[in-house]
Amino acid sequence: MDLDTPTAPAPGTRSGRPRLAIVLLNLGGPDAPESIRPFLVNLFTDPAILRVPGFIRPWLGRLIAWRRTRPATENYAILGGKSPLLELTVQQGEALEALLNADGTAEVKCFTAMRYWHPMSDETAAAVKAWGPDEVILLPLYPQYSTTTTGSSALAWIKAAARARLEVPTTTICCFHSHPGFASSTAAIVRGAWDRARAELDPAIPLRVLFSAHGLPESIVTAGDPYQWQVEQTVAGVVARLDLPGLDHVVCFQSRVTPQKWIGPSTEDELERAGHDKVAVLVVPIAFTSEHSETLVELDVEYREEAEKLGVPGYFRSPAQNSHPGFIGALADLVRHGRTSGRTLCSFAGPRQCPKQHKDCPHAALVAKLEAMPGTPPERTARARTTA
Ligand SMILES: C=CC1=C(C)c2cc3[nH]c(cc4nc(cc5[nH]c(cc1n2)c(C)c5CCC(=O)O)C(CCC(=O)O)=C4C)c(C)c3C=C
Ligand SMILES: [Fe+2]
Ligand SMILES: [Fe+2]
Repeated sequence: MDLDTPTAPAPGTRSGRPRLAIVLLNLGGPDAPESIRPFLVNLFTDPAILRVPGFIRPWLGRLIAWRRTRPATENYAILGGKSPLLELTVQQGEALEALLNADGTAEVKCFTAMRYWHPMSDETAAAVKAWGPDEVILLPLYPQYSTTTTGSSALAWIKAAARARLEVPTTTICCFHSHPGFASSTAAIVRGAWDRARAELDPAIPLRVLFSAHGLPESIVTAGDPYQWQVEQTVAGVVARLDLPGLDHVVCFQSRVTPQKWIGPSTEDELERAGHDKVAVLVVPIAFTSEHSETLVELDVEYREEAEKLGVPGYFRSPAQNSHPGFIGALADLVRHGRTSGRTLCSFAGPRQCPKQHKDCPHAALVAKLEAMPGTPPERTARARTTA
């Protein structure tokens, strides 16, 4: 055997490059009609979603889930009784893995950790541990940070990783609301939809863009959740790249599922206004990066019917990002940035992005934790404040 000639590692052995596990964080959805109820129970008993005292939550959460089961079952029936979310997330992971492996700087494998249905964090943490990574990146598929989505998923992951004794340096990407690659790829998708809509529509009819994001109870935003502010940042970034001067557009919020007051204006109110103004609408889902029940049913079926009833003279919908190459490129860029940042928590641009009134920004929690540590020198917290 020639000892001077390097040999390729045998299949199944280490490549010599560090192993990087990317954990895609997503919401999850039922995989069969019988999983709709337990999926909803998981969702409504999450303390990040149902903010009532702990002793009431299991009861109230189950009651709300029970009441929601029928409408949710009707919605998922239109999609064949299940959510397409896992399949689409796995496709995004495969595309991202291929792109990053081509860099040659790490051996990359993507995993999926869903918050409310399988594969959930415990299963995924065990799989990640079995693979033996040197580094982990947590990458949410939510562009905007909310305590109810990325915050809840990251917390579930931290607990599951501890249970699995997965002790590997981990970087969490908290948000990418205004990442230039994300904004440009979204603008390219929206521009395509705009051009198709304009080609179909009578030139005399004006077209308004409704950027429709998943809503949140107003109390969660008032408490400090940065989501609404981040949604507005995304819309500004996308509009700036659309190259449509004077574009008539609005940010609105869909999918209200509880009786509390939710942030507005609601997408339904905006449809009513469009009917009144006699303008056609292009609805753009802006807070979630794959197709799911709320785009395929709520937007494509329910709101379309509503728009017709309200006399809206045209109804069009822009697709979600899914595995659009520009979007996957943006995800790859976020991972590269996270790896070299040396941070455990990292926004798309490194330091904290949210103005300080949004105190549920996870970077604020990091500073609070440092401040609470006995004997932390004041200059350390001051530094964390500026760089967190
Ligand atoms: C109080 C309830 C809810 C809050 C707050 C909430 C926040 C939130 N959700 C998403 C994205 C998705 N939610 C999805 C489904 C879904 N969400 C809720 C409730 C709240 N969401 C329910 C009850 C459901 C189940 C479906 C239904 O009953 O209609 C999904 C879809 C999953 C799928 O179809 O596969 C997504 C995506 C965001 C971005 C968000 C806050 C920022
Ligand atoms: Fe939701
Ligand atoms: Fe933030």
